Amino acid sequence: MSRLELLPAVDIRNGQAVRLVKGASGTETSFGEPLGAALAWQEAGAEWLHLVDLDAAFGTGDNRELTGRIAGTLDIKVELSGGIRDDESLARALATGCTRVNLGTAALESPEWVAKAIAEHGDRIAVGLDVIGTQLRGRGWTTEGPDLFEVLARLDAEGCARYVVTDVNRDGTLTGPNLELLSRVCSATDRPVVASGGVSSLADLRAIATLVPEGVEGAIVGKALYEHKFTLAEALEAVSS
Ligand SMILES: O=C(O)c1ccccc1N[C@@H]1O[C@H](COP(=O)(O)O)[C@@H](O)[C@H]1O
Repeated sequence: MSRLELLPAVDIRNGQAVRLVKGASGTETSFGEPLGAALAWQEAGAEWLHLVDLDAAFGTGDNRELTGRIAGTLDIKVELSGGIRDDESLARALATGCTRVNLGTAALESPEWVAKAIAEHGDRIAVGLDVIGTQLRGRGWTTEGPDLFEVLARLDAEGCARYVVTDVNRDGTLTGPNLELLSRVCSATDRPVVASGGVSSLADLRAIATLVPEGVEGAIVGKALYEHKFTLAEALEAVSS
């Protein structure tokens, strides 16, 4: 059986590595300089980095120069998110050398463009399904989209390779992952799912790992690492068997 992949997160706002609560603008806690944070996760043994340009996601500017520098500097795999919504932003994101990009808002607002991106770039494209209940959210999680399962069926038919599923109400809250949601998504698709939101403990990671046979491939870990609930080494060990 495959082991659960772990993706430490570096989310950038105004040039700083931050964590938000439920994705709400204004709830930022700063954790310093993003390249240093990313390199620290790499040195601690991370195989992946989940890298988010929050300003681009919120439409309050961008940190593209910085995300490009981080993706270009790291040796590990990078999943790049935030504000990738058109040909120019997609080309620029892919050119950073990141392993894959994660499209959010575009999957709600520009379905034809996303279908074209999937057709052209295959598994370098993941779609972020960011939800409250089962309703998708876009534009920094401030706008409402359609039902998750409706969009999932469409994206599956278009050949989407992978989904990153975030329970917005758990994100940055350290209240545990939404295992029921993850299970429901895995039942609705045969594509791999990356879990996001709520991880607070090694027990949470072990619980997500029980869903690997159902299709959960990885878990994004943010606040729990930054607030030293456990170390990355402990997390990697917890999901190693
Ligand atoms: O990760 C967050 O905390 C977050 C908070 C608020 C909005 C977005 C957030 N994250 C990532 O942004 C992309 C969506 O960006 P876009 O809609 O494509 O511009 C999403 O995949 C999340 O990973």
